Amino acid sequence: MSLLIRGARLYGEGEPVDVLVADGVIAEIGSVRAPEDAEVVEARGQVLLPGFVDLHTHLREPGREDAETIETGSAAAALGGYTAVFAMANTDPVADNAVVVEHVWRRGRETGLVDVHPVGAVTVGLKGEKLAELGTMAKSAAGVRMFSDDGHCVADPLLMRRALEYSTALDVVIAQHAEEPRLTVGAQAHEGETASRLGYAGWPASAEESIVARDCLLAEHARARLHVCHVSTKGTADVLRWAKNRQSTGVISAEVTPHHLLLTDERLSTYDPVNKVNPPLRTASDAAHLRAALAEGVIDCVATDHAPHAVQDKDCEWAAARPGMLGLQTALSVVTETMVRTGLLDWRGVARVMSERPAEIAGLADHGRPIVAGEPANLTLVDPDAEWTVRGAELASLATNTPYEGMRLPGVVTLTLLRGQITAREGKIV
Ligand SMILES: NC(=O)N[C@@H](CC(=O)O)C(=O)O
Ligand SMILES: [Zn+2]
Ligand SMILES: [Zn+2]
Repeated sequence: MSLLIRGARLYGEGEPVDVLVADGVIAEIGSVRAPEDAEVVEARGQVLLPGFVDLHTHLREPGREDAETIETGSAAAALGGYTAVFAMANTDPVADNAVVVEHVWRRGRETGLVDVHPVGAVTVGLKGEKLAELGTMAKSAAGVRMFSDDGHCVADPLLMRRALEYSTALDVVIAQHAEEPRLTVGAQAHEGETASRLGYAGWPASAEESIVARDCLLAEHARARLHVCHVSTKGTADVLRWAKNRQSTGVISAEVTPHHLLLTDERLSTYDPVNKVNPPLRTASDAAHLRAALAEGVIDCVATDHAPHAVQDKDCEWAAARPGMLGLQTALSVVTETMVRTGLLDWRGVARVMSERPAEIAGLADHGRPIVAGEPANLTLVDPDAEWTVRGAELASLATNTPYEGMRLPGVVTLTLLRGQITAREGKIV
């Protein structure tokens, strides 16, 4: 079985070419005559990119299968152009041992729509008290490469230091949810004008920035690999720029979410908890600086922080609502809107921030690869000119908590291939 993608522009550059895929790899690129048995996809000049890699996804299985499952989350990922996702450890039970990470990994394989890589917890039960068995998870069948207590900060500096030191021997990454808990007690929104006006307790930028600065120094001294989750402030970008300039590159990496690139705390005046997220939506100035930092490479990549929540956890008063928003199916469009339409990134830049860098950070050998013959056919075809209107109820996720409801966004994923197999086509799972 082979597949011919006819007339695609690789990275949106140059003249359209044909890409023949056979046996899971890219067999030939150029002017290709379709083999007899080949399925043909007419790309009509659309943009062909390496399949996207999401370093930060919440799939909610095990424990909250009413909000999302590995199957529904995988479908959302494939429809969003992803070929690999990293499933965060804040499930119930927590993914802090080999049994749970192997379960998630196996369920991902059975579903087969996207490579699901479990993230292991840094501390037992995400409690921030004692280190989880990182080595056992790393050596399990799931081969865990990234550890995070996401949802919680590893706030104790001694514990964080130990985790970083331990991680070097395992050659894994520690991904930190940077939030100094003493500075965010009761916090509901970005500390600033909007929070004051609405009467919400503030989540100050310094709660993020102080942890990032601390962790960069801890990582540097431990010669460890630190990944900073969901960077949300200008100050954090400045700290990262400083830290990256001090030392050999590649030790510290960082991600920004699509929502922190596009949305601001001005949206909070509706009191709709769909806009509640951790870290909170910040100011327009923060968003502008985050876009610039992503274009510059100070922030390495885009990660969705896809956070599905059941209706009863979102459709309630602000303070009681869980933080988090859907992201997998809207990420490419938000990046197109904020980074491509603004001229900050070209499509090669999109390939870098959504596929190549995240694959490198996590050490994935078969994703984020160049589009050349012989490479695994993990590919995403994007119609850069098409637009669509987001409807939460039409997304593949079980939950519907998208902040983009009713928004018209550019950039449509028309085809996703995982090792040469079509996983999504024209908005449908295959
Ligand atoms: N981002 C969020 O607001 N929520 C995440 C946890 C997290 O990423 O910190 C969740 O698990 O729902
Ligand atoms: Zn987080
Ligand atoms: Zn998260």
